[in-house]
Amino acid sequence: MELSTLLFTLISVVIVYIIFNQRKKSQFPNKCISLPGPKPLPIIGNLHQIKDVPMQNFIDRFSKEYGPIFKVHYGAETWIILNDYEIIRDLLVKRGAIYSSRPYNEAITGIYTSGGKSIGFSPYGKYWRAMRAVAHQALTQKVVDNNYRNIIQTEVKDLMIKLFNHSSKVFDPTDDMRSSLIDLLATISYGQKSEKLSQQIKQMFVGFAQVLNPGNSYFEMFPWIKYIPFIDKILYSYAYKAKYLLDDMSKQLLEDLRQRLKENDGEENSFAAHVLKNMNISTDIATKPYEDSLENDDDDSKKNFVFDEVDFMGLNNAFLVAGTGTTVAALRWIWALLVNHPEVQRKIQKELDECLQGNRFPTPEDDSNLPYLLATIKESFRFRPALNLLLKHSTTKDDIYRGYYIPEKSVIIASFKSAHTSEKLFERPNEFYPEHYLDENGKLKKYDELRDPWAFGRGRRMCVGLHLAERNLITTVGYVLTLFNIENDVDPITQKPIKLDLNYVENKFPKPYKLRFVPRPGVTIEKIMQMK
Ligand code: HEM
Repeated sequence: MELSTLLFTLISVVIVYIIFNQRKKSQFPNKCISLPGPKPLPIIGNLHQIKDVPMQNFIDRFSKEYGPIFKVHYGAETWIILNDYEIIRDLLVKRGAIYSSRPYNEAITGIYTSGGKSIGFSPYGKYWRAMRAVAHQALTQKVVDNNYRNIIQTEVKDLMIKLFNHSSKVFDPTDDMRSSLIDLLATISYGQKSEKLSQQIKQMFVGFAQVLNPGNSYFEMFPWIKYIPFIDKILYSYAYKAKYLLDDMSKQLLEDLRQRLKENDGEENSFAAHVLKNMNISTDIATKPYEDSLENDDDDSKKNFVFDEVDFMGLNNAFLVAGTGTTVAALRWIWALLVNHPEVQRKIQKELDECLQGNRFPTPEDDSNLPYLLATIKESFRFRPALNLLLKHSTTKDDIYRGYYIPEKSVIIASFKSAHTSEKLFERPNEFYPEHYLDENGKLKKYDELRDPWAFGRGRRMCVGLHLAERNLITTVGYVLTLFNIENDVDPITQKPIKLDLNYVENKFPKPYKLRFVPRPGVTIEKIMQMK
């Protein structure tokens, strides 16, 4: 391309950008003020200040200057940042009807989820409500504690055997935990597990992580590039590859499931089997839900909602994708906190021993006798959440909040760090202190919208797998501390424990991450096998 043509193109782009921006400003409603935020540069916005920086870092930095609600420009996309728990509650909970959608993203919505056919990434509307209702039915506390109890107990017990087989040596248990969770969630959602499936699922996670990475959001950062022919195939080849992988795996799983149900007369407790038996699954793939495919929102329409195969497998996959990394991350922090706090381990073990007498594992019915264990899990989420951020939300119509104009389709990024570190809400915000969640009689405090961990979100898009996640965590921590003491590596010279570095960097874990699971007195492999 000649220099003059290049210059002409660049100047035209800048002019169009300026006109477009002017038009947006002139659409501002009366008496509203624009959200504060760092001044954007033409075309790149604030990318030079925020790209490749951990989100919470730039949120903290800009919050000092612009306050707890401000905007930044991720290229052409405007992000509204909420860095205060009362603001998050006001918008995501009290104005949930406006703030519960998901932004359109080419990689996630357009390609990976075939136009938003996914519970986690569909826009707020009738399609999402129908998907959410099906997921909710499968994940209530009651269903988790009744239908999935055996699966959870079997998988967690298998994990105990793996931990025992490390013979008290130091190691990083992350891989064992991840494999165990994949088996658990695959059994719950698809009704099967295998080494091959586990490998496929791990590959699927790698693809999904790339799809989620905001750094790959080319069309959102620079919308005009989408007009370049075939550019999507080049820029988004990773998203297409991830989707093919997912489609292949899903088709095979669905075929296997249909075959099994034929062979065993429909006897199967998995979520997929339940849906397949009770709902109409169409082989015709419906059009994009991003435009909202359900005509009406009344009870009859909901009952007659036809799931197609893509919706169905998307829901199963969502359980795995949403449930594995998050639960592994939570467990990694729980072990790190417990290994550095043996006094907390001893208190939990005392409670477990009194309740179980050392000859069985805890069940959901024991919860009321294990308040310290439950409080410790909550406190881990508060003190060291893997992330301080929710998934991106977006608005379904214009809104005015505290005089600020928030247009329709704004991308909302909510960080709940201010809740977890609040001196107003917590006696010792900077300490790991499970007592934060116990009352004066040592009982678990009642749910409190502000003080309870925010890691599962709030409002209508709150994590639908919350009860399953909590049950997995309570069961895993309960089983581990019934059988093992978690110990640090020992310095060969001083013979002193090498404490893990608990300094908090978002989405990172203590490094090196090495622990030992030392069987408690009397614990043998035979005993583990026999225990129920
Ligand atoms: C410790 C474990 C977990 C954590 C910390 C966690 C956290 C979250 C968060 C923060 C969100 C987004 C909330 C928002 O956007 O406002 C979410 C959404 C979701 N989670 Fe979880 N989650 C966990 C486990 C699970 C499990 C086990 C499942 C399913 C089996 C699951 C299924 C989902 C789904 C389907 C959504 C999307 C909900 C929607 O958009 O309507 N999660 N989760």
